[in-house]
Amino acid sequence: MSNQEFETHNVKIDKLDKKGSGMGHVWRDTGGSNPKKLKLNVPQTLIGEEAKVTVPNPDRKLARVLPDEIITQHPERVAPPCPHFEKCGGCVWQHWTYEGQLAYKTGEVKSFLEAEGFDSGVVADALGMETPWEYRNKMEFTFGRDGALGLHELGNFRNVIDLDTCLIAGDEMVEAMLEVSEWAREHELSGYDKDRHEGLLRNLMTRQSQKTGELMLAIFSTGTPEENQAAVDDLVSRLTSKFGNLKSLMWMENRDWADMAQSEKTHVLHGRDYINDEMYGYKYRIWFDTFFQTNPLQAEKLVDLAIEMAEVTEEESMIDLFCGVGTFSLPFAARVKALAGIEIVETSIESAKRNAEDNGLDNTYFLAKDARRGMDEILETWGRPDLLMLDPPRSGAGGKVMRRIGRLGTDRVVYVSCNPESFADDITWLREYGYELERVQPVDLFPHTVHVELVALLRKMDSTL
Ligand SMILES: C[S@@+](CC[C@H](N)C(=O)[O-])C[C@H]1O[C@@H](n2cnc3c(N)ncnc32)[C@H](O)[C@@H]1O
Repeated sequence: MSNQEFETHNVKIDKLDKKGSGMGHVWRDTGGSNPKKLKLNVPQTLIGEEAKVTVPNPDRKLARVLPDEIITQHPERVAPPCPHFEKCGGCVWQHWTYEGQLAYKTGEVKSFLEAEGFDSGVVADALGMETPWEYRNKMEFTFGRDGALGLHELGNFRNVIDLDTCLIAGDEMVEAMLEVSEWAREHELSGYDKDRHEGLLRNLMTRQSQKTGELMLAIFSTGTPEENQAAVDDLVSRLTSKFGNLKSLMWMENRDWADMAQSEKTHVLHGRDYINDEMYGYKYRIWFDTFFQTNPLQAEKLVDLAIEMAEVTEEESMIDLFCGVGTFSLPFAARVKALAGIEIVETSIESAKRNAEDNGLDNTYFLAKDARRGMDEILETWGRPDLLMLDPPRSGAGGKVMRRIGRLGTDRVVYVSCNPESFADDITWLREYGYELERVQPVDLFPHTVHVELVALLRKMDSTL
């Protein structure tokens, strides 16, 4: 069974880890008096399955290996439709029925709440997509040192998978990616090598509005367009002739060591530096670095639910905490007397102000401040608002912000979350201020991945007595 460097085991998967990989363990007979426990992390498996795995250097506590074979299959296992599934780190659950994924996500939300002592009976089944494909309006592809263009390999961030399709990205964005890939190859342009900080092309960002069709392509490079003029001219000509929706084509200079799609100097090669998008009937301008919901169809469901749970009236005032560019602020502003949006990133606040103006809303007040300081300022100038909604980053709002919300004491708090664990932790702080969790609706914005979003309503019970 074993040799010096490799061992083959059959492992039973008993749970999934935070990244969606199967977890199990085996007891290894190493010839001593006690067998040794080896934990196994096996991507692309499901709970209850038995998988055959080959483990290199097995004398350790934990190993991560892909299965050689699935011996006992889960009834919800399906053939993954994407040809890149086995290697690509993009979608980890394509081998699982969509219904199975949704039920698991609902269960995750319930168990995080139960762990904090909440009644999980208030959690509804996760709302999925009718067609859980081609849902993303933004993709960031990476150029590999070998000239590949695609996404990072599962478990090996240094390798880039040369994609010829991507089933969760919009069709035209994939076509554009393939065209750019061909262009780079034809001109023999080098891909960036992170370790040596060498090579020309780093990333390709694609953004496309599902409402207006407007397409943005941004190439991040260590060089200038002038240094590569012939190739750049060819790029503009082939992309503009092929993609009538292309409204923004940019060349971004990025020589930073940090592995991020950022720009030191932006060159607009065609069109403008932003695209027009729409969500929930409101217009938005999107720059390359604007945070905007990446699954707009499902994000509209989040907005719908938040509005439904909030039950606001035209006489009420509210705070939209962590408001970003105003995805929730704009639809809410049209339904209340006044809305204050608080957000730490100044450029997002500038966008939020412009978005409100572009949509003819004049009852908004946007503040570029840290959440807690922003709430203090609003309280001083406005007094207590009637409603507070928050949509914090994955890490959650944290105890200090949640206690400030508790002291603010609005009748209702609507919490939009992209992480059920930090959500459950955050809302425990509201208990001592008399809030009860009334409703939780999970929504699937990222099919075939582990992520789940939710909208929840908390009501202050002692104020309604
Ligand atoms: C999940 S996003 C939500 C954005 C917005 N609600 C939307 O749907 O477009 C979280 C936002 O919180 C902002 N943020 C992060 N930390 C913050 C803080 N300490 N105070 C205020 N805003 C913060 C981020 O910049 C980001 O825009």
